[in-house]
Amino acid sequence: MTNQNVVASDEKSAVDIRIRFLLPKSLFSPDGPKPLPAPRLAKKIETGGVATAAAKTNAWVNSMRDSSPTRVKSTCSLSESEEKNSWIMNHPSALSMFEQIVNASKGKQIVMFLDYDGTLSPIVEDPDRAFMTNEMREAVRDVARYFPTAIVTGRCRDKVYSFVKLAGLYYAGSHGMDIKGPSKSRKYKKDQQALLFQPASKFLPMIDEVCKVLVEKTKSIPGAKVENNKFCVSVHFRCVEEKMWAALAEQVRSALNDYPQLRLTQGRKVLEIRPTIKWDKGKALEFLLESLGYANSNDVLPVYIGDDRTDEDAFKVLRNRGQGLGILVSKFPKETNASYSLQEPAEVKDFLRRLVEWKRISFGRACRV
Ligand SMILES: O=P(O)(O)OC[C@H]1O[C@H](O[C@H]2O[C@H](CO)[C@@H](O)[C@H](O)[C@H]2O)[C@H](O)[C@@H](O)[C@@H]1O
Repeated sequence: MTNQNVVASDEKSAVDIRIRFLLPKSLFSPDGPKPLPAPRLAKKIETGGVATAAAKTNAWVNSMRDSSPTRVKSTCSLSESEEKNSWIMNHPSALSMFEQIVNASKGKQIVMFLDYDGTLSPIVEDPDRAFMTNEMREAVRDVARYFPTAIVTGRCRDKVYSFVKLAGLYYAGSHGMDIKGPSKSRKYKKDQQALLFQPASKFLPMIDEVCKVLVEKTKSIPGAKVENNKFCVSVHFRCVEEKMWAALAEQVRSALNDYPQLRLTQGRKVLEIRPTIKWDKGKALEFLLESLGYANSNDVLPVYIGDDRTDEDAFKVLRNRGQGLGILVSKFPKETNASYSLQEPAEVKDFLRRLVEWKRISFGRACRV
C-alpha cells in the first residue's frame, strides 16, 4: 500500500483559498456539501493473480502494517502540524461547521447512518467488550426519534444489537449483507413492512465452514482471534505480536486458497473474509435510502459517520451522488472520501446531541408559527 500526501499538490491553490475563507470546499456548492475529487485510496489486497504464495503473504503483511495508520506518511516538505492543518481545511470538524451543516439540511430529511466500532464505541483490545456508553446510547436513541437511523457495521447484526440495545433503528450487519428494519417502522412510512435483506444468504454454510477452518489454523498463533460475523469472518491481529503477523497471514491465505468465492479486505488490525459479491456498506446505504423512499430524491440529506476503511465505500457513494455528508472519525489525517471529520466517539456523541437540540428548537419554532 502506498501512502499519499494528505493534500495533493494540484489542490494546493484551492486549499489556500479555503484557508482565507475558513470554509471547506464541500460547502462551496449551492446544493450544500459536494464531493471532493476522490483521493487515491489504499489498494485492496488481491487474493488472485500470479503472485507466488510467499509474495502474496508478504504483501498482506505490509498491508497489515499499514492498516490503521496513525497518520498519513508524508512525502512532501510540510511538517506534521502543517499537514494536519491542511487536512483539517479539507475535512473540517463537523462540530465547528455545525451551523453550515444544518443550513444545508433545510427542506431535506436527514437520514443518519452510524458505524459502530470506533464511531459509537472506542476501539478496545477485546472485540467482545466494545461497549458503548449509556450517554452514547441516549444520544443515538434521541437522534433516532427525529431521523431515520441505521447502524451499519462489519459485525454480526445480533451482536451489534446486543451492544446498541435500541429498537426502532435499522441494523445493517456483516458490512451491510444483513439488513433488518425496525419491526414497527410505521413511524416513517405508513404501509412499511418489517424489512429483511440478506444478499449473501447462500454463502452462510461456506462462511461457517471457513470460520471453523480459520479457528483451527490460527490457534497456534497467540493473540489471534476469529470472530464469526455471520456473512463474513474477522481475523483479529490487534493482540498478535508483529513477528507473528506473517505466520498469521500465511494461515489465512492458505485457508482462502480453498475458497475462491471469498475475498479478503482489511479493517483496523483485522483481516476480514467475505463473499465476492458486489455488496458493501455503500450498497447498504443506497438500499436503505431506497427502502425509505429516497432513491432518486433531492429532499434527503444522508449523513454517514464512520472511522474505518470499510466506511469509505459509503463515503464514496455519497460523493458520487453529490448528496449528503460523509464524516470520518479520526484523530489523524487519513486518505478519505469523507468531507468532514470528528476526532473520536465522544465528539460523535456531541454532534448527535447538537443535532437533536437543533431539531427540538426548530420543531418548537415551527409549532409556534
Ligand atoms: O464496521 P464496524 O462497526 O467498525 O466493525 C468493524 C470491525 O469492528 C470490530 O473490530 C474492531 O473493533 C474491536 C473492538 O474495539 C477491535 O478490537 C478490533 O481491532 C477492530 O478491528 C469487530 O470485532 C469486527 O468484527 C468488525 O468487523
